[in-house]
Amino acid sequence: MENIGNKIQFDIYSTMHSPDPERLPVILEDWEKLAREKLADGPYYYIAGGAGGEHTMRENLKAFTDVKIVPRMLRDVDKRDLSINLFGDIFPSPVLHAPIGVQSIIHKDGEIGSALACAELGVPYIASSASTVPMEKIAEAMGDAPRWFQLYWSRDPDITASFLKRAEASGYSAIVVTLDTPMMAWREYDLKNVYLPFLAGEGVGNYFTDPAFQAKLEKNPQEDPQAAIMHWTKVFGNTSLSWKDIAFLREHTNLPIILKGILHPDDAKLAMEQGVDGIIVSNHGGRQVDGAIGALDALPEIVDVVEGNIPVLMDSGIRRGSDIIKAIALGAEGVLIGRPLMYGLAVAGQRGVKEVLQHMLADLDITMGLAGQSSVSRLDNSILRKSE
Ligand SMILES: Cc1cc2nc3c(=O)[nH]c(=O)nc-3n(C[C@H](O)[C@H](O)[C@H](O)COP(=O)(O)O)c2cc1C
Ligand SMILES: CCCCCCC(=O)C(=O)O
Repeated sequence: MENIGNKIQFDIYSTMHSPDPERLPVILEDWEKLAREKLADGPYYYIAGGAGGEHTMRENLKAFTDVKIVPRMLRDVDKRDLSINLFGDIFPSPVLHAPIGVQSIIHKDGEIGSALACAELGVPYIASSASTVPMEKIAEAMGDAPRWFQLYWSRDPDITASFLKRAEASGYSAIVVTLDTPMMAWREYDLKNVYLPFLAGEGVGNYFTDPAFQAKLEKNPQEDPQAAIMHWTKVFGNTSLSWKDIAFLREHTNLPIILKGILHPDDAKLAMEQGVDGIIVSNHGGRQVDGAIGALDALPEIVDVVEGNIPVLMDSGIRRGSDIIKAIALGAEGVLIGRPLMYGLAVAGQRGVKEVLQHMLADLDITMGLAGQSSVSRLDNSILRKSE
């Protein structure tokens, strides 16, 4: 992905004399505005909304604004390298597609559209347990393109074991275990709109096709979808888990295990004690604990306790290339992009996701060069200042 920024910038300017009538937005906020125009209240607020009073959602963005980049000059940035190495795989950039469930509520392309956009760019796609399309179908569409599977750890251990087995069998190369959502948070917009897509049979594709899930039903989900949905509400999450249970995951998969939703340095230590392979610093985009610390604010202390022993990734609030630089310079090895890609999907399906990703990578490449940095893997906090 050498100098992707200059190429994309040139492609855009070169349309000066032949404007594209199908032109999509460049300004990130315009994607969200267009998504708002296209979507009904239920699906729009499901994506855009957060928990409680959305304090943490705002805090995520503020945390990035409070950190400033101090550019360096005359450092030969002619060739820039955005690539990273994670768990032995080289990826073209430090960007991954965050796990996002129920994408069918915003565009018919849904998860397959997002996964294909990622495949076109070599961006790893993290398929959610709460996808409408089952993991095998996403894998089939992606061919050899990089993909990880995100596990929602079910109350039924047979389902959890089955998901891990299916993910491994269909070519996912890592398991992201999301710890911050053992149950749905207090999401005021969804409650106001009386909108929970799972109850309408969206986002349950992995469960309805799962042999362990089906085994506990009297009729198969096609015959009696309501009974299957009711069963899903009982088994989806597991509020009784504790750190010792990580051993269960290790027994059921040989893939790298990455814990998502870590915000406290003591939890990062516990994760390492349990022998996990990586962690993702995240507050789920402010969708779970309102009042939680901004994810970028949590990152440095976690990086300190991890001491480079396992990779630390982060998400929650990444909106532009400069945000990626800040997260990496503070010690993240990669970042996950969430809502911006969903606005792209809502507006223009697969093409929208691809375009949002391309613009973000172009912005990253150009901003890095202008800041005097030629390699993502050599970014460090010497180029940052925190404003009080
Ligand atoms: C509509 C929506 C659905 C999500 N679904 C999942 C999911 O299924 N699994 C998961 O681990 N995280 C899920 N997340 C959280 C994202 O993976 C990520 O942590 C979050 O979007 C980051 O915040 P940001 O989008 O504001 O940057 C979801 C987020 C959104 C917006
Ligand atoms: C019952 C909770 C399901 C949540 C699955 C999707 C998700 O993670 C989200 O943030 O929304």
